[in-house]
Amino acid sequence: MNEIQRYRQSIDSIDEQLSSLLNQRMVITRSIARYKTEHDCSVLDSQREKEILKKARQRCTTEELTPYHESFFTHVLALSRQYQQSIVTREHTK
Ligand SMILES: O=C(O)C(=O)C[C@]1(C(=O)O)C=C[C@@H](O)C=C1
Repeated sequence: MNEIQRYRQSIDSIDEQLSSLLNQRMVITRSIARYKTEHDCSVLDSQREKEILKKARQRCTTEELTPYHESFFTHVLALSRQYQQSIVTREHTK
């Protein structure tokens, strides 16, 4: 195996972990969406999202990676909201 193949093997392994973690996160997101439907809460919680992004920035040890880290979690939150909205809409049309 040459150098780039080894790097790509590492990336494949990390992507596998990211997929598994995303699955786990979305399962929890689904539970929160159901809770929010039952309690008539809005999907967006800006305060909570600010906290999540602050924690993400603090966890980032390499300063040059901070904007990427922040962008990654901004995208995760947008997908989470999108998924929650689809669940809330589905629950309301039942
Ligand atoms: O904590 C919540 O209230 C959630 O709905 C979860 C979550 C998230 O994915 O972390 C999603 C949407 C909200 O705007 C804030 C956070």
